[in-house]
Amino acid sequence: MVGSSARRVAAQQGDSQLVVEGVSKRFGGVVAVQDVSLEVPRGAIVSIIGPNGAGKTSLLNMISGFYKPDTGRVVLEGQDITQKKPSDIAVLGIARTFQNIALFSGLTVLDNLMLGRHVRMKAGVLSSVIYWGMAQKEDIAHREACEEIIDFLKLQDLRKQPTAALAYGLRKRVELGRALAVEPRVLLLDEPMGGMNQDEKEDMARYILDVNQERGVTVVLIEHDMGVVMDISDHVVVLDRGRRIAAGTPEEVQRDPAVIQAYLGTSRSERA
Ligand SMILES: Nc1ncnc2c1ncn2[C@@H]1O[C@H](COP(=O)(O)OP(=O)(O)OP(=O)(O)O)[C@@H](O)[C@H]1O
Repeated sequence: MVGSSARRVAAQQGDSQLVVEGVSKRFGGVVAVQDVSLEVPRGAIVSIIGPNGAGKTSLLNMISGFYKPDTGRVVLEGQDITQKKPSDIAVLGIARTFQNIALFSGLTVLDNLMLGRHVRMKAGVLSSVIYWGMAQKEDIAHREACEEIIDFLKLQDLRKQPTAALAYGLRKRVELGRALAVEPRVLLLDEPMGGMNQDEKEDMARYILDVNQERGVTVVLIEHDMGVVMDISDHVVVLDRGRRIAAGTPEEVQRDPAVIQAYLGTSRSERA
């Protein structure tokens, strides 16, 4: 399942689709992220790794607009999106999943995807009443788009099931589907394999590669499983205590003494 070197070279030669420039975020006395920069080439899979509390989720929250950085900026395809709302950023092409599954558990798989798509829907409640026919047509088109994603993720038999009834790994897959329903050009995944067993992890890694290769979506991924990170990433960025301590290919990062030290330090303090 190793990412092909041809794809890696193509990603490296491409332009930077997403640029994060010197972002910082402080919560009271805690500096969650300090002066972090990174560039995400179009078509790449970029992983953000680092020990617990390194600032990975805070960084993702700043890219997706959930946190406003204290310093720095976030640029998508040349457009400064730093101060934009999460829903506007979604419309501009960045979708995300959450570390803890954030589905509507009483709703079906299909309805969860339809809800994920609402940022793409033009017809509001009022216009739906006035232009009922138009809203109907739009609804059918959105439903078809969601059905296509359901087929892509092999969830056909579960489309009418409430998500609460699904196994954990399947709920994670539905969450991926809900993000895909936004039709993103950049997908942010916060620990998509967290809590999964090995088979579920392998399935999810395959879907992430398919999303990237078949649907042409750039992926930024937070993941703790080093095997997965090294297998599917074109580029890896390492954070420790809010700072970027290394960046490079998986091979480069694996050999980096600062990275080895950060992880050794963590396992020592966890043992203590
Ligand atoms: N909303 C918040 N309010 C206060 N402190 C926060 C908030 N969000 C994050 N932090 C703090 O910022 C630091 C970085 O947290 P963050 O969740 O970004 O790290 P992480 O690398 O994603 O960690 P993990 O791997 O454990 O998920 C931590 O000390 C955390 O407690």
